[in-house]
Amino acid sequence: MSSTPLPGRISLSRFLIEQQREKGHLNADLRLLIEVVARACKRISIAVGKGALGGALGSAGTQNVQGETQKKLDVVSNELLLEANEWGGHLAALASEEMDDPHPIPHRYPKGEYLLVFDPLDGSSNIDVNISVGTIFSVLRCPDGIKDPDESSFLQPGTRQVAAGYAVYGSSTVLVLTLGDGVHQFTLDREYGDFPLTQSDLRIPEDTSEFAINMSNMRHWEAPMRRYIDELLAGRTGPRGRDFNMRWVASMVADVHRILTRGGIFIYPRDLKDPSKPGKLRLMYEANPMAMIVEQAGGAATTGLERILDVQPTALHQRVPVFLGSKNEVERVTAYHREAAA
Ligand SMILES: O=P(O)(O)OC[C@H]1O[C@](O)(COP(=O)(O)O)[C@@H](O)[C@@H]1O
Ligand SMILES: [Mg+2]
Ligand SMILES: [Mg+2]
Repeated sequence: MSSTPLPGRISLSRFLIEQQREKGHLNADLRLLIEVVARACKRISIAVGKGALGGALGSAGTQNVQGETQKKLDVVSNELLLEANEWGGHLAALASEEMDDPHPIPHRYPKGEYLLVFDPLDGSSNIDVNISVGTIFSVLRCPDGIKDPDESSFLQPGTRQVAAGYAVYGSSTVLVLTLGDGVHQFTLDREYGDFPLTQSDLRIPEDTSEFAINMSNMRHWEAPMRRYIDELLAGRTGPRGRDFNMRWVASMVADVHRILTRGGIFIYPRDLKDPSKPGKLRLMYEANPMAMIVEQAGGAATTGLERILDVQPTALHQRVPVFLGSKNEVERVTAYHREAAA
């Protein structure tokens, strides 16, 4: 891992105040927003950590707008983020994977200038089997003059994000954050209940020998995707001349965190299983925040054809193909797709 272990203990609050004071990267409202999201993640970490003791495992018996069965913890996490963020005065509206439409700030509370969009619990298929899950969030500015934001207010390209982050609820709980000036990692100290800074300026190595993809979809892949993976699987006997290893947690947060930590490429391509779907992962609250973090750490993130952060969103829950991680691998697989599309 290439980053800077830091002497002494700098809490998330102090880190944000210093970013505000010394670098002017954020104002008081954005600082409050991030602290409130971190506090909600701490509460989600506790709920997830209770496992069967908390009575929140299993299905909620309801479906979200994507037609997916919601897990109880999907709903609990969504509620925790809503409750924490509604009354602080830093937001104009919120949107979530688990809610069809944007959630307006109730009239009894003051409104702020930011929009928060999030995946309250990522990796839902892993909740009941005690594998790492997480929360992903993205922060945008509310367009000027908009008093009652609706879906169109959120449809801004990822380049407009002012902050992005994720929490992983694994053996430890970590929060990874970017304000557009590098990527920083905080680890939840369960004794003190705060998030001290544990790594700053995380960098993703440009080359890697590790890839992450759900191989069971292989027969549905398009030709450039097959070509790229066939070459990796051929290893030193093939055109790449070296061996590659595979990992797939099936929690995007955990797979991406591994890449932030030691490099790699994460892929969820478009496939022909359902040609009407341009991919599985959602642009606004999975691909965009992760793309901002990965790029800020020196990696790359594309749809196979274009930079994810340049995609003009057309719907709150739209899906995109995702290729992200170590720069040279992302550029290679993107070149294969562009060649095939030419
Ligand atoms: O089940 P598959 O096809 O491997 O897909 C796994 C992917 O789906 C996701 O679980 C989708 O996210 P949600 O759990 O938030 O719906 C990603 O975290 C993960 O990368
Ligand atoms: Mg998700
Ligand atoms: Mg989710």
